[in-house]
Amino acid sequence: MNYLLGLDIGTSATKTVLFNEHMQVEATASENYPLYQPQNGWAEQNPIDWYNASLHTIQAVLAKSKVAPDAIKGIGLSGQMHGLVMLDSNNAVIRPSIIWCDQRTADECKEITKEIGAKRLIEITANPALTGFTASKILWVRNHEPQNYAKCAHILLPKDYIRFCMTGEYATEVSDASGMQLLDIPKRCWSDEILEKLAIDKKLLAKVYESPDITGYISEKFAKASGLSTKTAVVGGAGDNAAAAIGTGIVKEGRAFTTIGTSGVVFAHTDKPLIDPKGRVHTFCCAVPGCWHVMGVTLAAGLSLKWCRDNIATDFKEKDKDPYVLMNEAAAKVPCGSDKLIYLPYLMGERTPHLDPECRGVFFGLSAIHTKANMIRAIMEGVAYSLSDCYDVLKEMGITVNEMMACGGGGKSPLWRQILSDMFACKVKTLTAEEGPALGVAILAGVGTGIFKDVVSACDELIKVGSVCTPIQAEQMYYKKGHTLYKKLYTQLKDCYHDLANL
Ligand SMILES: Nc1ncnc2c1ncn2[C@@H]1O[C@H](COP(=O)(O)OP(=O)(O)O)[C@@H](O)[C@H]1O
Ligand SMILES: O=C(CO)[C@@H](O)[C@H](O)COP(=O)(O)O
Repeated sequence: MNYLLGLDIGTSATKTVLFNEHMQVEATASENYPLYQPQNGWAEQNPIDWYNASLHTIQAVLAKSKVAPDAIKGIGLSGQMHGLVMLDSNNAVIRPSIIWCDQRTADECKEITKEIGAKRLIEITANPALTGFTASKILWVRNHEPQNYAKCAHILLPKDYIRFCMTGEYATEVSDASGMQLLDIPKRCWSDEILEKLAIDKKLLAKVYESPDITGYISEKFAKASGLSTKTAVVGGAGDNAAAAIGTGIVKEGRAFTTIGTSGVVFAHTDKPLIDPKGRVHTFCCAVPGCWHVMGVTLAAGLSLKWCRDNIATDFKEKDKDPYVLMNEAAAKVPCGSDKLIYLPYLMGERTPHLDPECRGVFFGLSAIHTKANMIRAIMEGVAYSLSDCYDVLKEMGITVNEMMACGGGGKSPLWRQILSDMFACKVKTLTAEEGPALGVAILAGVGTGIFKDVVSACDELIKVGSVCTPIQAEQMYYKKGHTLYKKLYTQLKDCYHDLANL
């Protein structure tokens, strides 16, 4: 029997899953790590934490499964997108990674737009300059930490840093490279024009592959540390959302999924690089060679519930029970609409649809009758309203679907899935497998190593639907009205957010 390994280097944890060639799970392991917020709106992580979590979880799945390392034919890497990892000429990490939800680079975004021109930037990178993307983070380090920039010999994305540690290769692939804002999205290669205009040396960047391509093999050094075999190939893999698309079978036009991880995403597959002229959603290369995707991103989706768990619902504790399960139980007892409490999930500013690094979270309508349970349900509803904003932009672009797959940590919640189904007014489905991105990149590893013929046929054969939520009409009507008020709140508060940022 052949085996395939998928690693997902997420924001909250690294999740590693060993599959057999029928994509049945043999063993899983995960390890959490911290998110550092040195200032309001800043977000950093330590790449060494990602490395340690990757190493430990690989060791754990090998020990649990007792699978012979040589039988693992391929490894796929998935990871949080956009994070900047800088290495010096000795391959040492220069500074903590500035990650996807960091908002410090508004000035650098203006600089990028000025150098390249707003229209040309969208023509090449399919997106306007955004604080979340890697290019503005590179410029921020150059502008604010010239001593660190001078030392920089290699620029890598989070999962590609782990690839470097595993194989010694400086490599990336089109889906994750799309989020750097240095890639020519229609042509699927680095843009010399952008690099020249921003004065970024191409030598700093990794080689770009398609997602199923083999990028290298496990090095002697990493084989010794992890117990893996040097015969095991590592394929390109994908950014976490493109990986989740493969893992949920979103590989053809007309299919879409939503995920609630630390961020929240609504993602639709496209055969062409379809662009929102207002830049509210991202157009990136997807992990199916020759195809693209469009996605809207809400920055603090699962992060909002985690913030609530750590700061408000601190007493939701019971022996051997996950606090999130207790929070779900409490929220399920609160009626639809949370007794007129509305939450805006802008803890880290917002991308879709506002592209506003200054906005922040709000509980609106707080009353003396409200309890922590109301606040938990309002958070779930607020995140779902924000995901509905993402879906509305896709609809404006002509993308409609009859059903949506759900995944990510928040997708495990039947209540959250029902709320999404009521707001999207379509069926929301889960899969029998919960592994989303890890499954997606393990499938890519199967394609790259010749176990599967191609990505689309492998997904058609391997992805199986689990449970289905159908919209409840009364709740659908309520949320339609609620969404109008939710949208009005941002419009009314926009100037106040700016005043708050400048206080
Ligand atoms: N049972 C649950 N119910 C609702 N939300 C959950 C549950 N378990 C986890 N979550 C949410 O999922 C998030 C983590 O999702 P995950 O996909 O693992 O994130 P990441 O890929 O960013 O590491 C947590 O922040 C939490 O908000
Ligand atoms: O910034 C984006 C996509 O553009 C995020 O989706 C990150 O890729 C982080 O993902 P999670 O850790 O929430 O899965």
